[in-house]
Amino acid sequence: MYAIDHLDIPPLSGAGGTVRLPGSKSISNRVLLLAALSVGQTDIADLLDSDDTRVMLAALAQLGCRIETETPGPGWLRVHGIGGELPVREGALFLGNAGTAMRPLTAALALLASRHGGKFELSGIPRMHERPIGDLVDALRQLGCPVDCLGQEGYPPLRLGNGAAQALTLDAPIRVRGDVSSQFLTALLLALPLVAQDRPVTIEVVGELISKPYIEITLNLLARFGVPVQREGWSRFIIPAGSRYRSPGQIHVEADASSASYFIALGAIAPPQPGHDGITIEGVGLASIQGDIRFVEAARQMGAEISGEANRLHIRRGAWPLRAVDLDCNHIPDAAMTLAVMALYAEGTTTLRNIASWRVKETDRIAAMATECRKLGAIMEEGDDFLRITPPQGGATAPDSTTHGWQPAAIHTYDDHRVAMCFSLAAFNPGRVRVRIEDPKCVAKTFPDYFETLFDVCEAESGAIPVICIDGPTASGKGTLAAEVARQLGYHLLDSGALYRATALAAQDAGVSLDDEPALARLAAALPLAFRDHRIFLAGRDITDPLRLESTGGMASRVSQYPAVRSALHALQLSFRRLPGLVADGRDMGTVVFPDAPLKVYLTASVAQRAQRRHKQLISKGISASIEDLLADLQVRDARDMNRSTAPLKPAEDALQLDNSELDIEQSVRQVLNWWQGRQQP
Ligand SMILES: Nc1ncnc2c1ncn2[C@@H]1O[C@H](COP(=O)(O)OP(=O)(O)O)[C@@H](O)[C@H]1O
Ligand SMILES: Nc1ccn([C@@H]2O[C@H](COP(=O)(O)OP(=O)(O)O)[C@@H](O)[C@H]2O)c(=O)n1
Repeated sequence: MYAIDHLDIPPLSGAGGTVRLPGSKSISNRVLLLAALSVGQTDIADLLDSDDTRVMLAALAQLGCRIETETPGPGWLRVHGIGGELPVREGALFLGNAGTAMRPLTAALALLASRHGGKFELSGIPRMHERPIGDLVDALRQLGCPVDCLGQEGYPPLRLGNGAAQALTLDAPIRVRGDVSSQFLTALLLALPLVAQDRPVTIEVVGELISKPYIEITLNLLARFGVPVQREGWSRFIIPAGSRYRSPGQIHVEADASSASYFIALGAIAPPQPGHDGITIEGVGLASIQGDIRFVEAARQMGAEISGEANRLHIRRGAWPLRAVDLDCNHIPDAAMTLAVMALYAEGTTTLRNIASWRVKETDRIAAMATECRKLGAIMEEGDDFLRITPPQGGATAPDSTTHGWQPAAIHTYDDHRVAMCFSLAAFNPGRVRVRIEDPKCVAKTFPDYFETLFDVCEAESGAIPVICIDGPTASGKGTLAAEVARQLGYHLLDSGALYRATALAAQDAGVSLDDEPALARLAAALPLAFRDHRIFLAGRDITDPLRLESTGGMASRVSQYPAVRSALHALQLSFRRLPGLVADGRDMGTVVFPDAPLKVYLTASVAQRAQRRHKQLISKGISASIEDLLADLQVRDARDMNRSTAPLKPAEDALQLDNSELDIEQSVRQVLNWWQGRQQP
């Protein structure tokens, strides 16, 4: 996950390959609640691991439900159901911004508290307290459940129950509005089987029900857990008498169809790559029970070529530019946001209709999409329940100087995962302008590794992937600075010295002399290196610690003099230049390996400072060393690095020099990040 302030996505040029997506949020949280309310234990596979499911898991654990992770195996979770009982009678549950936890838990706990005598307080982050829940509260009050709104009437935080058991009014149909959010109906459908033992319970929907596909998911899962609800059209639902949740034993969560929308759109937008035949999505397909799978039809209408099987989809670019559409999106409320970004690549104006529910989601999504698309240069018109998108001038075609209307933009994401995910697709803009995604970690709500998954299948021209080079003499702090700058930008890291060190260790292992240039070069050209969990392996052996030894550094310094070794490691170093960017530290990053890097820093510190730093570093690792020896060794290495014939250590002509003798680490990092900021497009 990119836990950074903003992520700059360079212009993307193509995409191809296979992605596996995380489990569906809607299915995950429903399955968790049903498993918790059931009799018996349920083993759940492929549950989504995200903010929303973590909120639900924590709440269920707080209510006394036992949950075992990685059981019965990796990727599984075992929930021991409380079987409609209430082992914990009181509690305050914090539910963050998870609507899929707030609504169903409100209904279930209101009923359980009334039945058994309990009292619960449910709250969330400030945005959650602005998301209406009054229609559900009204329905629960009709039933005789004590429900208090602790802030504004009709909004969380809520108090459910008053500690005493209540008689519930179950004979009359329970009326609930269906035209604001289908989550209220889902909440009642999930909760009412808990009190439908003696008689059937009827729910009547007032108003035209929106987001029907989500109700289909609910009904489908209720049936899996032993409660077959009968429905009359979309206005009456009857929960049979004698209902009791029973665990199905095992259940698989299918991949999230809303998350799939970004990769379907990717396949439709991105130029194909040699060696790849479009984008393949695993884990969700044409047999999905999720309503958002119908995004496939909308994407086809816009021009995508999509084929698929039960559990897999395959997408290729078809019509280009995409075709503008005029669509009622009520059946795909979440995925339809992705259409708004696809519309930026269409010929003509696209209208997305019947999307009023966007206004009460994680943020006011109609306003958010309009504001952010405008930043990119699109002409936007918004109404209470529609959005109209006219692409930036020049649209999907390569720009010429007169028709290029795309603007570089910093996309504000409103703590809304879907805004962040769908705007990443704007990075294919033909204007090749930069797209900055602010607060990219908000994707954690449903897809923590979204950007990593995206970058895995996307291509950019090598020159478009930014590299920051940090070269300088030994112990000047290059490694430390490079690692922190990379972390803060979300970039990859190349510690090129480690490759020379690994070559030296490989030579030692193979008994190759450090004077044998051809043999060393052969070793360097085929280094069996692997990087896993911040550790480095050479032919399967963990060399992370031996790599850092001073003696290894000394050997590396000798090995690195040989032109044949340097050229053998060249291609490997270039392969680190991957999306979204790279910070590379070494001696010749700016002069030889990445001469086109947009920022080169030459880092120095006085030799006395460097010797002292190295001394401190070694002592802190429990390795004894004398400053005098280190100083002498450092000077020998500096001389060897600076005077060798190939790629000698020297500042690149366009390098910025940073002497950090008097700067601490944080100040050095800030200086480099400021320089980087200054190199960005406006
Ligand atoms: N600006 C700085 N001020 C003080 N100490 C630093 C600074 N930069 C790095 N160090 C410390 O100096 C030591 C050597 O840094 P390192 O990054 O390993 O250098 P290099 O990669 O250039 O050999 C480390 O212990 C590091 O914490
Ligand atoms: N790009 C690079 C990186 C390292 N090297 C050599 O490899 C050795 C080990 O690199 P390093 O960066 O890990 O070493 P220190 O700076 O920590 O001593 C250095 O002494 C350099 O001689 C190089 O020649 N070119």
